[in-house]
Amino acid sequence: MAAEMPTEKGLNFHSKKEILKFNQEEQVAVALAKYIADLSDKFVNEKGSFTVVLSGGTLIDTMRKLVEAPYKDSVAWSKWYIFFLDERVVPLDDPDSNYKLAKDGFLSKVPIPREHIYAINDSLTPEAAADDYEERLKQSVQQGILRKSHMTGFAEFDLMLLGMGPEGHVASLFCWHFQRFEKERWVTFIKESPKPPSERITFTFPLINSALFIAMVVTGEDAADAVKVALSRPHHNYMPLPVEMVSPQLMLTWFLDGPAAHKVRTEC
Ligand SMILES: O=C(O)[C@H](O)[C@@H](O)[C@H](O)[C@H](O)COP(=O)(O)O
Repeated sequence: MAAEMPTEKGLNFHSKKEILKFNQEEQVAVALAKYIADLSDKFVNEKGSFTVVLSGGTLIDTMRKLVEAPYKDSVAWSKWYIFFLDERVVPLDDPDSNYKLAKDGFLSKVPIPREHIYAINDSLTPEAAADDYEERLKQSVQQGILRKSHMTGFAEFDLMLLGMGPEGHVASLFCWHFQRFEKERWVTFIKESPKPPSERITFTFPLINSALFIAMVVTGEDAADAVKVALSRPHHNYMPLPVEMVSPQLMLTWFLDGPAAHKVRTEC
């Protein structure tokens, strides 16, 4: 199913979309682990590395099967590079840090080289942390760790793993905040995030949509209304929810459990 998207810069792909619905969250976790491991194999075989972007929230827990057999020993972890889609501007050992969440639930359990993990500089202000992270992404392009997309001019990540808030936000791009309309920057900041903590940095939509594959991993009843809007209404002239602006270069795959998907018509 092709998603018709607005034609603004960075939002103009007609990416393919697939919607995978499972009754139980446990089944989402099983399918997500296989999906990630298969993409890792594909990219490592094709180009010798796999660049992955993580979100915060429940995503890390939903990735739990990836650190179990058979993947723990079969995935080429040494070829992985990890980036953060958004990050709370707090110390890296703070309970609110997405880095800490990812480290405790995932990164500490697999042998990804430490120098392949791009945490934010937690000693900076939000403005400076966003500048710093953007600069490090651009350096990674120069070093050949990330490719620059010929299509977009932005870094081209292999896989981004996204969650969605109950009102349809992704990353730290919220409905009534201007950051969602950023067209030039790769990384920006927000100081009044409606979801605490208030100070964050975040990838912008042009950078998000420069990814080759995006998995939208949404579980739980709280998300059901936004999932229904995102997957049921046609894309016309209206103000989309942030989640509706997600359109990677190749494929958007929704992973939904029963409670998150129950308001979506079955033919979607
Ligand atoms: O740091 C963050 O807050 C996130 O990156 C954010 O965008 C998250 O992915 C969604 O809010 C979904 O969170 P849940 O999975 O907890 O609902």
